[in-house]
Amino acid sequence: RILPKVSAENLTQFETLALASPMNLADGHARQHLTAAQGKIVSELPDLWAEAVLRPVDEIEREAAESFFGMLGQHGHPFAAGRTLSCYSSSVAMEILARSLVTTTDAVALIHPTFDNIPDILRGVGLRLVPVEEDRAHDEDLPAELLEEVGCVFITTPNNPTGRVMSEDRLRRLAGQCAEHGVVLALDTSFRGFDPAAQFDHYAVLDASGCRWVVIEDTGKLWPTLELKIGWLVRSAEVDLPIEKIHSDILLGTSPLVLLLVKRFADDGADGGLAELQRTIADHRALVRAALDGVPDVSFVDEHARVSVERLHVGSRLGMDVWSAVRSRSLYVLPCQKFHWARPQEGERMLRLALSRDPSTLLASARVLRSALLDT
Ligand SMILES: N=C(N)NC[C@@H](O)CC(=O)C(=O)O
Repeated sequence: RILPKVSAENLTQFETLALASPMNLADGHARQHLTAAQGKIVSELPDLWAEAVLRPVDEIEREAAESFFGMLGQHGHPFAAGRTLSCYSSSVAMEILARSLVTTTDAVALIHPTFDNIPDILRGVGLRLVPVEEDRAHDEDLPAELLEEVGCVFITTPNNPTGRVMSEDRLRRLAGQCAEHGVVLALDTSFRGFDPAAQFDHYAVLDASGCRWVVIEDTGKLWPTLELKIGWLVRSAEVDLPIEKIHSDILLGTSPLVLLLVKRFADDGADGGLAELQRTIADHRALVRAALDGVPDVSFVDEHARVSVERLHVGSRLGMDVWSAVRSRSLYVLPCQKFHWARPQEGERMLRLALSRDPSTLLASARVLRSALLDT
C-alpha cells in the first residue's frame, strides 16, 4: 500500500495515525477487552448515572480517591486535606503543574528518556529543561549544582517507555536532596498500577523527607474505559505553588459518573482485578517476545519491565524503516526517537509496542512485525 508521507511532530501524533487501525500497538492506552467483572460494572452504568445524580460530588470524589489509592497500596493520601485534586486526564494535571511551576522557577531537571508530552508541556509554558539520565536518577545522588540550578526535579516512575521503577530507598534519598535544596520533587506515576514494586506508600516517604512534592496519578492506563478517566494531582502541604488557583482556572470539577466508574473499577482492582491485570500484561509480554523469538538482530531492551508497553531494539535497522514497513501492512507501533527528547538519535533504532491489547490483536501484530523484521 502506498501511504502519504508522515509528518508527526510528537509521539501522540504518531499514535493518532494508529487510532483507526485494527492493529494499533502505538498508544499506551488500555484497549484490551473488559474482564467479566468490568463488563458487569459497565452494564450497571444507568444505575451509576442515577447514583451520580443523587449523591454529593465531593462524597463520590472522596470514595473514588479512597478506592483508587487504596488499590495501589497508597493508603495515606491527602484528599481530606484538600490536596488531592481530580482532573480530566493526567496531561491536564501536568499542564496545571507546569503553569504552577513557571511562577516560581525557570528550569526543571527532567528524567531522560520519557514520554514527550511531558517535556513539551513544560517547555510550552517557557520552562528550560535539564535532562537527567534515567540511570543517573536511579543510581546516584544528583549533583548539588544541578539542584541549585533548577526549581523542580521531575521523575516518571515507572518510566515510560523503559518501565524502570524508582525504589523506596532511592525515592527517600532523592526527596532528601530536594528538601535540602528547597526544590520541588514531582512524580508522574501513571504506570504505577502495573508494577507491585511501585505500590509502596510514596506520599509517606515524600512527607517524611520534608520536601515540597507533587504527584500526578492516572487511572487511564489501566482499564479499557474509552478514555473515561481521572488524572489525580496530589501535593504536599507546603508546596508553595498556586496549584489550587490554576486548577480552578482550568476546571470546576470532574464528572461524578466517571468518578463512580473509577471507584467501581478500583474496588474490583483491589479485589483481585489488579493482580489479574498484571498477570495478563505479563502473558502478553511473553506472547510478543515468543512471537519474535529467533529474529536476527533484535532485542527486548527492558528485561524486567512490568508496564503495559515493551521496547524493542531493532539492531542495525532504523526504527522508522521498520515502522514504515509494518504501517504499509496496517500495523502501527511507536518509534522511540521522541522519548529521547534531548537527543532523539538515541532512540532511532528502537520501537515501543503496546501490550494492553487483546491477545488476537497482539498475535496478528507480532506476526506482521516478525515478517517485516525478517525482510529488513
Ligand atoms: N496527552 C497526551 N499526549 N496523551 C497521550 C498519552 O496518554 C499516551 C501515553 O502516555 C503513552 O502512549 O504512553
